[in-house]
Amino acid sequence: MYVLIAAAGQGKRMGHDRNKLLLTLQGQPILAWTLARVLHAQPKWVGVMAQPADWPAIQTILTHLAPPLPVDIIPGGDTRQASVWNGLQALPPAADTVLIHDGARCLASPALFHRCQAALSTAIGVIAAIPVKDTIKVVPNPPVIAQTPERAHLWAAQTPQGFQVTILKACHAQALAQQWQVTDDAALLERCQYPVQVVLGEDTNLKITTPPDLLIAQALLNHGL
Ligand SMILES: Nc1ccn([C@@H]2O[C@H](COP(=O)(O)OP(=O)(O)OP(=O)(O)O)[C@@H](O)[C@H]2O)c(=O)n1
Ligand SMILES: C[C@](O)(CO)[C@H](O)COP(=O)(O)O
Repeated sequence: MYVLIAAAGQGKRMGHDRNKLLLTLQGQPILAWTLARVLHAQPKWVGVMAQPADWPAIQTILTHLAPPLPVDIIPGGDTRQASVWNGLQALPPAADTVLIHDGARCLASPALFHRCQAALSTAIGVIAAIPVKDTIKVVPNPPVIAQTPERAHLWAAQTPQGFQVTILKACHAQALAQQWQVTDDAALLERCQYPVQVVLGEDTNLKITTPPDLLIAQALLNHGL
């Protein structure tokens, strides 16, 4: 298992003046929680895409975690997509598949990483995802609702997202050439007409994005989840 952790964001929606992944839950940085979950899955290698300003803090986290395997810090990009591109260039040549994970998803279980990795034995691309609970509205020109998709067909994408490396690299290269901008890696394979499958994710696998998410994550940790 080879894992790339996207940790190079600015956390604008969190409203802080620094990377939200350095905010703490139960006294530990969010990224430390994420790394602990990833390391529990016993990968062969981990890459962390991060902005240079955060490298010293991330190195401190790694020193405390003392991982029994190589963890490389990789320069992040201006977008999540660019950060993943940078991470792909740093992958060990032995990596035929890769799991891409948001550093902001610090509660994903090690079992979920294993489920996604196992699914890659028969799939080109997989994503953790859960059926949506709310009715979703399409509102291209607020406030008027244009469409209500069939809820039974809708799944909320999470991470890990796993891929065959050669295909993911080719799709990212096409995205650069075509100036595609996407919010998850699966969308690149979809645009390139490759099949991507869902793997049942976890209700607790939230992406810490806005301040209330910190309270939810804290409560889940307090309950041992
Ligand atoms: N240039 C970027 C932007 C985001 N990410 C990472 O991608 C994950 C999902 O992104 P998001 O939750 O949007 O984080 P931010 O971009 O930091 O949040 P915001 O959009 O509120 O600034 C996060 O772990 C974030 O660190 C990244 O590696 N490189
Ligand atoms: C990859 C992702 O977590 C799937 O839901 C999501 O698209 C990331 O979006 P963000 O705006 O970069 O947080």
